[in-house]
Amino acid sequence: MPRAEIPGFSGVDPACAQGAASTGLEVLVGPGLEAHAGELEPVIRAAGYPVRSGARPHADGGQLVLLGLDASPAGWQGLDSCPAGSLAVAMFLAQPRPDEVRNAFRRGAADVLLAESETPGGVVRDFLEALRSSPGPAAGQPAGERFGGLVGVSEAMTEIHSMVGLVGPADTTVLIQGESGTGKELAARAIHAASPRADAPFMAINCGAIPPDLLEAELFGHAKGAFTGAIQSRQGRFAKVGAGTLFLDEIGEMSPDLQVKLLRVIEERTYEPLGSSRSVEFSARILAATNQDLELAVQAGRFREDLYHRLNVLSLELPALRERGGDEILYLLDHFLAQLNRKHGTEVGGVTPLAGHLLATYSWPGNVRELRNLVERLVILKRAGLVEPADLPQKVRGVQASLEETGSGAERTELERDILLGQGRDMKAEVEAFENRMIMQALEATGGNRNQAAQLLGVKRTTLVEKLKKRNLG
Ligand SMILES: Nc1ncnc2c1ncn2[C@@H]1O[C@H](COP(=O)(O)OP(=O)(O)OP(=O)(O)O)[C@@H](O)[C@H]1O
Repeated sequence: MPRAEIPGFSGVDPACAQGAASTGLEVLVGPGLEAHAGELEPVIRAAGYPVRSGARPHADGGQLVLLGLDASPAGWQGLDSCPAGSLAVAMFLAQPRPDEVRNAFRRGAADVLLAESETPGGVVRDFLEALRSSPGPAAGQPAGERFGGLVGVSEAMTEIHSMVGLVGPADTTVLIQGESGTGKELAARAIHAASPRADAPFMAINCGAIPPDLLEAELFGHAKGAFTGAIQSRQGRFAKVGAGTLFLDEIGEMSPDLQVKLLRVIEERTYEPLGSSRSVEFSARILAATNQDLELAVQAGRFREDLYHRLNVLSLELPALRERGGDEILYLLDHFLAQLNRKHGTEVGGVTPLAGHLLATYSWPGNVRELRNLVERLVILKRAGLVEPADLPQKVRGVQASLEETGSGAERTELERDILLGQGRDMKAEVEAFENRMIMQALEATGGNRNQAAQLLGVKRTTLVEKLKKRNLG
């Protein structure tokens, strides 16, 4: 099936796809495809889906909305207004440019199809067939939502999506590693959702946030009189989670004593509640996460090697946000803007090119959590319009903010000199960053018109376009 290729995206995610296919959602032959409705409707019906044609999807979702993207704006507008809870699938009716494909994904398409001929029926038939046979969890998810909300379009995240699809059904322990805020809990939830245990509970417990004694009682439960104050018996998480998934966050913080006990539970699949000699069957799946280097902790004697190997049967390493590239940051930014505008009833439309550039090049030490928190702050404070550089915190504006805020004259020159004399210099990177700033300012000043921006900068349009492409600024 012809499917649009963009680096780091391999097509509709199984979670969305399976959700649509397994529940037999209605397919809407939507905006931009009016002229093809006669050809598409029988194809869709033959694939086993109820079908309807029209420009307006159901406001409450529950549809797979096919949109036609060509020179006319109808399909693009349809993509923008596709309601949450529907799966938007965009079809280019003529060969698209790569930036148009990327744009379609950014604007919420769950997949993009290429109908190179005048007859898109075959492409739609192949797509619906692939949808039926795609693996993954059943879930009617909003357009653009991937793997239980673990969204991303970078190569690294596409790999994570495939891994989730693979390890989900495997029913082994999985160790999820990554810096704080990279989405480890979300990945654990996605694995659970992709597993045969999806209908049973998912429970998360932060091993670093609870003192060791309490953690033991919390996990194992206790019998009446097990310790002072245990006036009645109480079930622990091992029991409450049943045949579901228990997510042990910050496993590196678990005390050595408890590590021994946990290893026994995993190996023998039984445990005794505190103060009881009654053996209880343990039937849950364990997923664990850490933001420490657990191998180092093993070498340092802080973490048991046998437990490490038991947990690490399969592993998932979530990359830091700064390693995923500017495109991913901007994609997540759009995703959170849409999500948080909905939550707060606000209408922040996006960011200016320069603000986008600053966000895309900031280092995000708090990873996706930091980005989400910032977007939430921005929508609450701004309420509508476009986010400008001045709306961003100083740490994101970086050198530019320091220069702006230092005023003019000698003071400013001194700061510039300090910056220039700073440590860890990399002339190429600095020249590039300086150029990038000029480019983004020129684009901002010309409302994104590349011809005019190139003129302003005194370079050829092709030079500008090449730099935009090479540096992912487009
Ligand atoms: N890929 C993603 N797509 C959408 N939201 C994400 C993504 N990754 C993280 N988030 C959001 O970022 C926040 C932090 O995610 P999460 O709690 O899963 O991170 P974590 O790695 O488990 O953090 P910690 O190590 O501090 O426990 C949550 O609000 C989560 O919804």
